[in-house]
Amino acid sequence: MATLSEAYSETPLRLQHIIPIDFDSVKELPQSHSWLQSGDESLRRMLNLDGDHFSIPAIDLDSPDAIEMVGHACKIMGIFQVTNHGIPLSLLREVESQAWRFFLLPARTKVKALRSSGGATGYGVARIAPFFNKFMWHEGFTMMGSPLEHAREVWPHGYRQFCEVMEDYQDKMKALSERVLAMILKYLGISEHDVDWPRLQHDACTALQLNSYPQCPNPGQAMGLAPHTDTFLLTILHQNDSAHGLQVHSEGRGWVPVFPMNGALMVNVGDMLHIMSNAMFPSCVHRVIPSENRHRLSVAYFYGPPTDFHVSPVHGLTQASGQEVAARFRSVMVKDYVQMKAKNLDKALSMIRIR
Ligand SMILES: C=C1C[C@]23C[C@H]1CC[C@H]2[C@@]12CCC[C@@](C)(C(=O)O1)[C@H]2[C@@H]3C(=O)O
Ligand SMILES: O=C(O)CCC(=O)C(=O)O
Ligand SMILES: [Fe+2]
Repeated sequence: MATLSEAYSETPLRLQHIIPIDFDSVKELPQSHSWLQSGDESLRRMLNLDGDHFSIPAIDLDSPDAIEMVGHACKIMGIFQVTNHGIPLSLLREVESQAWRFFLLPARTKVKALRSSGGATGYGVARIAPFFNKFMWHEGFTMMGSPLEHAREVWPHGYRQFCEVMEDYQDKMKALSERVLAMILKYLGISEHDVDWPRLQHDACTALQLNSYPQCPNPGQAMGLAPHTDTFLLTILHQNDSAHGLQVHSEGRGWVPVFPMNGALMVNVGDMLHIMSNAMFPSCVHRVIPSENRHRLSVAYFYGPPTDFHVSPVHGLTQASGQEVAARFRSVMVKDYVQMKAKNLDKALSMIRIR
């Protein structure tokens, strides 16, 4: 079976779409990073920084109503927060501190872990960069399993702790993803047998992404992470408590800021769950706006099915209550969808939509 990295190697990137700017050396926002066209105030207006924030429902995973609440939140916005998630606060702090340890290195050291042109792991700008004509105020570090190879390039002797923490975090995130996914399947009335649950868990495609958004000299004109939906089933996001910046797009309200709740984790629906739910769950569109006085850090874990798994609207849903409901997407293999997304970004979904 092909690995997730192999799926991405079909879409190699040019160096300019891998190497982040040296944030320490710039004192003003360069033109290349300014998303505001001269005379165009739209970005500023869109930012809605002082607008009212929308509170994303927080769900206690141990509560007896958790399944209903999770399902409802998936339907309404495709995003929710969870508490009593079982991830020790101490582990969240350790992941943060290892992430800081990496991002606070000088640019010349970080590039030692640079993602290769056809690679999927390591240091670099966001994979969606080639789709935009401006650069994002962002740098990331992507892992799929052990980060040993890249960590050793950066810290020939001090790599061990980074690896231990990141591996431990991925193990625990995998278990949490499976717990939440099992609740979602239950809500949808899908039996674990319908989706070959043991295989899904055994060969799941997963990735861990550390995101850094340094302090930005002109945040009103910059974009931390451009609007996107996540590709896989679920994303579990940890944000450091103090730094705002994540916004989700809501049909009625436009861009609404999402404030992190201490110790809670944010969960959002990705494209593949959108497909499996036959569009009952929106895959939430989100973006990040940088800040002038805070360096923001976030840690995103992506959970998806095996690369050779066929994603399609689940049978039970297209047959709801004895009535045929038309499937809105054709079946697509995970690795093909990953490649479609890498080549077409937000057009990928419409390529498999049937009505
Ligand atoms: C496993 C994944 C999921 C990826 C691609 C690959 C590694 C890094 C992930 C992100 C992280 C930053 C936003 C995003 C949109 C990006 O540019 O890189 C994500 C993308 C996706 O959800 O498609
Ligand atoms: O930094 C954030 O809050 C969001 C990160 C994100 O959307 C991603 O990694 O896909
Ligand atoms: Fe995302």
